[in-house]
Amino acid sequence: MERPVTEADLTFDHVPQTDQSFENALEKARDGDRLTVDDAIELFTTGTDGEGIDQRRKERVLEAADRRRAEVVGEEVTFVANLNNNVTTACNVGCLFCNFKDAAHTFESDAEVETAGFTKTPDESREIVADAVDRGIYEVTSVSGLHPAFALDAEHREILEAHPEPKEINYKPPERYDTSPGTYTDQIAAMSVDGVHVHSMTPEEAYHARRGTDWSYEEVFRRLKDAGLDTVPGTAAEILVEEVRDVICPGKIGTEEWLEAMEAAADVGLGMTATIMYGHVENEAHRALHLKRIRDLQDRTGNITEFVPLSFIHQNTPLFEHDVVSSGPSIDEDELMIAVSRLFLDNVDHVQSSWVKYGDEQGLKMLSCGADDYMGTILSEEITKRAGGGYGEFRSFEDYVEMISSIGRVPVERSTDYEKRRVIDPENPPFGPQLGPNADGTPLLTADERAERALPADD
Ligand SMILES: C[S@@+](CC[C@H](N)C(=O)[O-])C[C@H]1O[C@@H](n2cnc3c(N)ncnc32)[C@H](O)[C@@H]1O
Ligand SMILES: Nc1c(NC[C@H](O)[C@H](O)[C@H](O)CO)[nH]c(=O)[nH]c1=O
Ligand SMILES: N[C@@H](Cc1ccc(O)cc1)C(=O)O
Ligand code: SF4
Repeated sequence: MERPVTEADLTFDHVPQTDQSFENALEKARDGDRLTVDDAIELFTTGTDGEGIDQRRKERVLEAADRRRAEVVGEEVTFVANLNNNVTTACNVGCLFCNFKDAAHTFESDAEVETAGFTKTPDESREIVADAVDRGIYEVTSVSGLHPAFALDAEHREILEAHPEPKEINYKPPERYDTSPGTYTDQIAAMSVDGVHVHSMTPEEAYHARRGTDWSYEEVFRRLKDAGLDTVPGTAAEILVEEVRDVICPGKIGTEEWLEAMEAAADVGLGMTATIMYGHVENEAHRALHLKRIRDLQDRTGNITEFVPLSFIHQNTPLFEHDVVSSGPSIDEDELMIAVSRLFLDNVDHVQSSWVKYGDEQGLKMLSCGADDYMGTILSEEITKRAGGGYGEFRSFEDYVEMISSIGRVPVERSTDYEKRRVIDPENPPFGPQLGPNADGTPLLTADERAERALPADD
C-alpha cells in the first residue's frame, strides 16, 4: 500500500506570496475598495513580509472588518429558529475531512457488521420536522450522505434501475438496504410541513440526484423546488481550488461543477448560502482564491444571502488520523477568516459565526470581527459532533438573547432569507420564536429539556 500523504508532502502551486504590501491592502480594505486575491493574502497572513501572525496587524484587520460590518448591517445580530434533520450518513465519497459518513455497505441488509449510522424514511423525516414545527421552528436544514439507493424521483429511479452498470454510477436498489431513504423529492415534500422553509440539497447532493442521466442541474433543482425546496446550502465547497480538493476530497465534484450547480439553483430562483471549510491542508492563497470564486459567483447571481466559514474540526477525521494535518486552524486564523470574508465579499451582506464550530465565547467574539449572524437553534447536530467537536447541539432563544445582549448588540430573530426580522426586547421574557407557522413565542425547549441537553459542566 502506498504511504499516506503527509503534511510535508504537500507542495502546492499556489503559495501565499504577493507583490502587494500589508499596509496597502489594509488601506484599500478600510477605504472600501474592491480587494484583489493578493490583497486578501496580505490580510490573511498579516503581511507576507514576516513569519507568523503579527498580533497588532491582526487587530487592525479585525477592526476594519468590524467597522465594515457596522456600515453594512448595523448592530443587529440575527439567528433563526431551525432544526437539522440529516436523512442518512451512508456515503462512499470518502472525503478525508469527514467523519459524518458511514461506509454504505454497512447499511445493507446482509452486512456482517451493524452499521454505526442512520437512515430515515420520508415518513420518519416528516415526523421529526412536524414535532419541531409544533415547537416553533420554521426552517429545516437537511444535508446527507450520498446513499447509493437515493434517487431524485420516480423517473430517476427508473433510469437508475435500467442502467447496465449500476455500480459505476454509485447506485444500488432500495431492496438491498434495511431502510431506504426513498427519493430526494419525497424527502423534501415530507419535510415541507406547514410551510416550513426547507434548506437542503448541496451541490454534491444535486450531483448525486442526476447521476446516470443527461439532466441539467436546472432540471434537478426545478423538480426539487416543485417538491418544496426553498434554499440551497452552499456546503461541499470546502476549498474551491483543485489542488486542495485533490488532497482532501478527491471523490467530490470539482470547483467548476460546484459553481455550475450553484448557478443553476440561482437560475431557477432558489436562494443559497455559501461556505468555506478551512484550516486543514490549504494555505492563505487558497483561502483568497476561494473567496474570489464566491464573489464572482455572487456577481453573477446575487442569490447568496450569507457566507458561512466552517472551521475544520480535526479530531476524528482521516486527515488527522493519517497525520496529514496535526490540528485545525488557530484562533488567529479563525478570526482572520471571518474578518477577511467580510472585507473581501463586498456583495454578500451577511457573514455567519457558527457556534457549532467556535463555541459560545469565540462565537461571540466573531461578532466583533466582521460576523453579524449567529446561525440557528438547530436542535440536533451530527457533522461536527462526529468529527470530535464539543459545543453541543442546540441553542435556545434564551441563550441567544443573553449572549447577544451581553456584548451590547441587538438580538433579532430572522427568517432564512432574512426577509422577515423581529427585534427581541431582552427586557421582555420569555423568549421564543414568533416568525414561523406555529411559532407563538413559547420557548423552544422547556427548562428541563434544556438541562437534559446541556453540556457536561466541565466541557
Ligand atoms: C457532511 S457534508 C453533508 C452533505 C453532502 N454529503 C456534501 O458533502 O455536500 C456537509 C459539509 O460539512 C462540512 N464538514 C464535514 N466534516 C467537517 C469537519 N470535520 N469540520 C468542519 N466541517 C466539516 C463540509 O464542509 C461538508 O461539505
Ligand atoms: N445548520 C448549520 C449551520 N448553518 C445553518 C444556519 O442555521 C443558517 O443560518 C440557515 O440554515 C440558513 O440561513 N451552520 C453550521 O455550522 N452548522 C449547522 O449545523
Ligand atoms: N451543516 C453544515 C453547515 C451548514 C449548513 C447549511 C448552511 O447554509 C451553511 C452551513 C455543517 O455543520 O458543516
Ligand atoms: S462531506 Fe459529504 S460527500 Fe464527503 S464523505 Fe462526508 S457526507 Fe460524504
